[in-house]
Amino acid sequence: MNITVVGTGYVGLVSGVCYAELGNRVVCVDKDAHKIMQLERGEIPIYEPGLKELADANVRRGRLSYTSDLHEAMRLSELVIIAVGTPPLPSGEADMRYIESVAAEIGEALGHYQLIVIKSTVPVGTNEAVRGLIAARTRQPFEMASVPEFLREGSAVQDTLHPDRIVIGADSSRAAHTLQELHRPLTDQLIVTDIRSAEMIKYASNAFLATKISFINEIANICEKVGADVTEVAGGMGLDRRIGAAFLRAGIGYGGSCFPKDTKALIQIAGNVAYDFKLLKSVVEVNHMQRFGVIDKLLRALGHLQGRRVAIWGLAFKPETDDVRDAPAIEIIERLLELGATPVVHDPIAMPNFRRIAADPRIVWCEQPLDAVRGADALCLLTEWSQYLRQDLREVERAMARPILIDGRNAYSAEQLAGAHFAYYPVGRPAMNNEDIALHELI
Ligand SMILES: NC(=O)c1ccc[n+]([C@@H]2O[C@H](COP(=O)([O-])OP(=O)(O)OC[C@H]3O[C@@H](n4cnc5c(N)ncnc54)[C@H](O)[C@@H]3O)[C@@H](O)[C@H]2O)c1
Ligand SMILES: O=c1ccn([C@@H]2O[C@H](COP(=O)(O)OP(=O)(O)O[C@H]3O[C@H](CO)[C@@H](O)[C@H](O)[C@H]3O)[C@@H](O)[C@H]2O)c(=O)[nH]1
Repeated sequence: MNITVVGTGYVGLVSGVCYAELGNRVVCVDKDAHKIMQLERGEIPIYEPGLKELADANVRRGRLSYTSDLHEAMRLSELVIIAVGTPPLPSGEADMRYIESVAAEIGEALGHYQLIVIKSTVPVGTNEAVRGLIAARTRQPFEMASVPEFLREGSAVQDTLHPDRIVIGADSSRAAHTLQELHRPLTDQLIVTDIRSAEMIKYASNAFLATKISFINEIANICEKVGADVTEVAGGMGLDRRIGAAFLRAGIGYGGSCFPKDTKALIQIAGNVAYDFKLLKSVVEVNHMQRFGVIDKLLRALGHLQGRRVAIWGLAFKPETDDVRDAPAIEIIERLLELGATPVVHDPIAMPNFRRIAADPRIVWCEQPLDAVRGADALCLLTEWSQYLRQDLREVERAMARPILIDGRNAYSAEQLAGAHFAYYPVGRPAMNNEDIALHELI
C-alpha cells in the first residue's frame, strides 16, 4: 500500500518506519525542512532505541522516503495518516491549529480518492471537523477514519510492531477493511468501532493510566506515614488480575508529552459538555504535588537549601528518551533555585533538550554522573536510567559532601544500598537510617 504520513514527530516517524517495515511504500512529510534534511542524511532527530536501524534498512529497500512536499507525497498514495502535534493551550484544551492546517493542505492536494486517517490524539468530533475542512477544498471523494496511537516513548518501535491492540474508528466497511488489512500483520486484537468512540478510547486510556499512577502515589504518601512499603503494597495489589501490576510504580509523578496534556484536555472536553470530571481533576492535582515530595525530603534532611549543592540524576521524564516535555525535573529544579540551592545536573542524553527550556546560569551541567555528585550535599534520582542503577553507591557516597540520597523512583534495592551509609529517602517505603543523620549531624 502507498502511504503518506504527515508529521515526523515520535508518532509519525515511528509509525511511518514501521508501516514500511510491513512492506508498504511510505513517504513521511514534514513542513520542517530542516528535519527533512536531517532525515534524508540518515539522522534521526529523536532518541528512540532501534528506530535508526529500521529506518535505514527501509530507506535502502526503497520503501521509505522523506519530503516536505505534501502534494508530491500524496500523488501516488492511497492512505494519508495525520500525525502532527496537538499540544496544550494555556486552558488545557488541545491546540488544533496543526490539525486544521494539515486538513486544509490535504484538501488542496487531494487529486484522487484517498482514505484520511487521524493518528494524532484529538478531541471527540475532530474527524468530523477535519472532514468538513477537506471537503470545502476538493471535489474528490475521500473518507475519514481514526486510528489512535498507543506507543510509549523509549519502547516506541516495539510497541508499534507488537501492540496490545489496534483501535480502528471508521464509518464505512471499505475504510474499516482497508485498515484491518493494513494492521492485521501486527495483532489479532483489531477493534473496529465508530469514529467518536475511537477518539475517546485514546483519552480514556491515558486518563486511566494516569489515575493508576496518582492512586499509587497517594497510597505511597500514606505508607510513609503509617510505616508500610508501597512496593509491597503494589505487588500485592497487582497480582489481582482485575487490578493488574502495570502502572503502579510510585515516584515523583508522571510527565511527558502525553499524560499531562491528555488528562487536562479530557477535563476540558468534559467541561465543554457541562460535565465536571472531578476524579480526573484530582489525578492532575495529586500528580502536580507529588514532585515536590523531593523538596520536602531535602528540607527534612538538610534543614534549609540556601547555598546547598544538590546533585540531580536524570532530567528526562522517563528513561530511554531525550524528551523533557513536562518532565517533573523542570519544576523540581525551579524550586531548588527559588530556595537558593545549586542544582548540579546530569542526564545521559536529555541535557541538550533540557538546556533549551531551563537555561538558568545557576544550573551546573555535568558530563558524568560522578562529576555531579562530587561535593554535593544531597543526590536526587529523578529518572531511573540503568546507568544510575549500575553505579557503585559506596563510590558515590565517598564523592559526596553529605551522604543523602533522595530516590524519587524507588530505584535502589537494599542490596544496592548495603555497604554505603546513605540517609536514604525513597517514596512510600521506610526511609533508612536518615533520622539519625538528618538534622542532628548535618546542620
Ligand atoms: N509522543 C508520543 O509518545 C505519542 C504517543 C501517542 C500519541 N501521540 C499523539 O500523536 C500526536 C503527535 O505527537 P508527537 O509527539 O509525534 O508530535 P511532535 O510535536 O513531536 O511532532 C509533530 C510533527 O508534525 C510536524 N507538523 C506540524 N504541522 C505540519 C504540517 N502542516 N505538515 C507537515 N508536518 C507538520 C511538526 O513539524 C513536527 O515535526 C499528538 O497528538 C500526540 O498527542 C504522541
Ligand atoms: O507505574 C508507573 C508508570 C509510569 N510512570 C510515569 O508515567 C509517565 C509516562 O510513562 P509511559 O506511559 O511509560 O510513557 P509515555 O511515552 O508518556 O506513554 C504514554 O503516553 C503515550 C502518548 O499518548 C501513550 O501512547 C502510551 O500508551 C502511554 O503509556 C512517565 O513519567 C513515567 O515515569 C510512573 O510514575 N509510574
